[in-house]
Amino acid sequence: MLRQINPKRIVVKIGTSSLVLKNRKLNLRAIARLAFVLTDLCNRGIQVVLVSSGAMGVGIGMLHLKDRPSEIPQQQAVSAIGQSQLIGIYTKEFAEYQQIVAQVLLTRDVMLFPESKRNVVNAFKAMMGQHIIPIVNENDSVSVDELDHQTSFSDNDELSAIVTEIIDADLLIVLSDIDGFYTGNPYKDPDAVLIPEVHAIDADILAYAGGSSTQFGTGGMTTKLNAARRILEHHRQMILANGRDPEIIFDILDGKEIGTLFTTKVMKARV
Ligand SMILES: Nc1ncnc2c1ncn2[C@@H]1O[C@H](COP(=O)(O)OP(=O)(O)O)[C@@H](O)[C@H]1O
Ligand SMILES: N[C@@H](CCC(=O)OP(=O)(O)O)C(=O)O
Repeated sequence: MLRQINPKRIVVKIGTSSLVLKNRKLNLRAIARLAFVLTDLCNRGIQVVLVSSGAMGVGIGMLHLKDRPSEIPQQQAVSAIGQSQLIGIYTKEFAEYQQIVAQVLLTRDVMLFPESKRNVVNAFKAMMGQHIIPIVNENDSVSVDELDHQTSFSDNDELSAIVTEIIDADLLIVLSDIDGFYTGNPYKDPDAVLIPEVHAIDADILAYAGGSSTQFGTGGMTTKLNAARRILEHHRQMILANGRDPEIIFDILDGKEIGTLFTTKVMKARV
């Protein structure tokens, strides 16, 4: 059975676990494939926004650090270093296909002030209208929560759901290091089975979600479910799938039953 997925505008979120190898080097193959796939979608008239994590992971690799630094200013510095490296590689890979990309770094306070939010939305529209692919990340080097000023998103899963909402996209594709949402963390529970479709984020679903098993992933499934809840509240769709080979996006858009689909709609089969 094929899913009915016909989006005009999509957000693709890729996590650190799909961009940085276990040895802390860049997963260049994933970035190159992503550039190819997203450019092809753009060429076919689908508007695309990429939300990419990885600044911290790439920065850690570049500086040959063992781990994420514990001090906030150091984390901010590492992230700033990694982000510029990451966007440089994206720019080069997309240029292979004459695809222009643009860097958008956001903080939560921008979303809280209606005028700032309007300006961001206008910027996204201007870019997408010119077939430019915005590459979004949190502005890690400035977003630190203070007592009366909340500037950080909980993570990029939440950020990608917010971007989906404000640019009025139909579909959010979350690429991670796992095939979808399971009845438990498959790295810890060998009996966990994949759930192909979720219609509501209820207590049973929440109970299945665990944290990240990788060194640089931040939220694990809990933050992905928070993102899914936001997506369902606004009657949009989210698919969680494995980002090992970003060409999986073609299969997703062809309606193949891949990963976990979060939707309030009851899917009808396409013949
Ligand atoms: N119920 C579950 N289903 C699938 N994965 C789960 C589940 N609970 C916890 N996880 C963990 O969540 C991880 C993905 O989240 P994370 O490491 O934050 O990835 P990313 O960097 O892509 O955001 C998986 O690798 C897995 O270890
Ligand atoms: N802004 C951070 C992303 C944090 C985050 O949410 O990471 P992930 O769980 O890998 O999507 C970075 O670029 O390192």
